[in-house]
Amino acid sequence: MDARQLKVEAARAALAHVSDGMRLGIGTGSTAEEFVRLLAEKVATGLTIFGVPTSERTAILCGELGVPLSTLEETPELDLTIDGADEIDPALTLIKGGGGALLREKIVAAASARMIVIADHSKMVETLGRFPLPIEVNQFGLRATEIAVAAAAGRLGLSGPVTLRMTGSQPFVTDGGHFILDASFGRIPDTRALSNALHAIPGVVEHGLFIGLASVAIIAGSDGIQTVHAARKPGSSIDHDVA
Ligand SMILES: O=C(CO)[C@H](O)[C@H](O)COP(=O)(O)O
Repeated sequence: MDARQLKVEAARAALAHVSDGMRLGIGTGSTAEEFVRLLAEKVATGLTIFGVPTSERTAILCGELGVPLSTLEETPELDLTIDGADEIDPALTLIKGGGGALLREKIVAAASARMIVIADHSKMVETLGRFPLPIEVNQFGLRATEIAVAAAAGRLGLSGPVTLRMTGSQPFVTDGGHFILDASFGRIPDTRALSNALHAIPGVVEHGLFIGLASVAIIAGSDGIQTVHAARKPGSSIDHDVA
């Protein structure tokens, strides 16, 4: 199975969790787009849901494929969000934001009763940080924020390049009008400490560590689908089922 087929299989397994009448958060990225395509097929045959997209890119695709949309203003409480991730650890802490949508993705996930993350097996890691951590920052004071991010990481024993994400010769601008810093700190043993340290910096709008948001990960590999459930309480075990 090639990489695209694995994404399709993860998306198909997630679709089984969608039922009539649901208010859905709909993620961003190539895996989430496979989910939108399958969801659109179900809508065409009578499934009645509506979705809140996590990016303009996802909103456009949903519009093209006929997936009914709402906004978080109209529908501030959602039943389920289905989204991809850049990295997933065994506790279902995620790195997200490779597609630049982390702020809306986090707001939508936090407004949802449940979040299911879908991915191919290459996204699973023991410790997050192989993928550079996206940090969404205000355009004002960019250099000062870069310095503060590096200093905050340094206090936690983390270091590495912090680079401004570019699109060609221009900085990448998020749907919210912000910039993204990609921080290559290497492995992040204490995600909570880094999250707190980044949130304490005024120029940081949000970061791509998703802690305690995903309840289930559906991981596609050549040997099938693995469903990983987050531990319900800190310290309790994490279940791994292979279907
Ligand atoms: O966080 C994201 C976008 O901001 C995506 O979910 C993440 O980048 C994964 O994308 P893909 O499914 O294309 O690998």
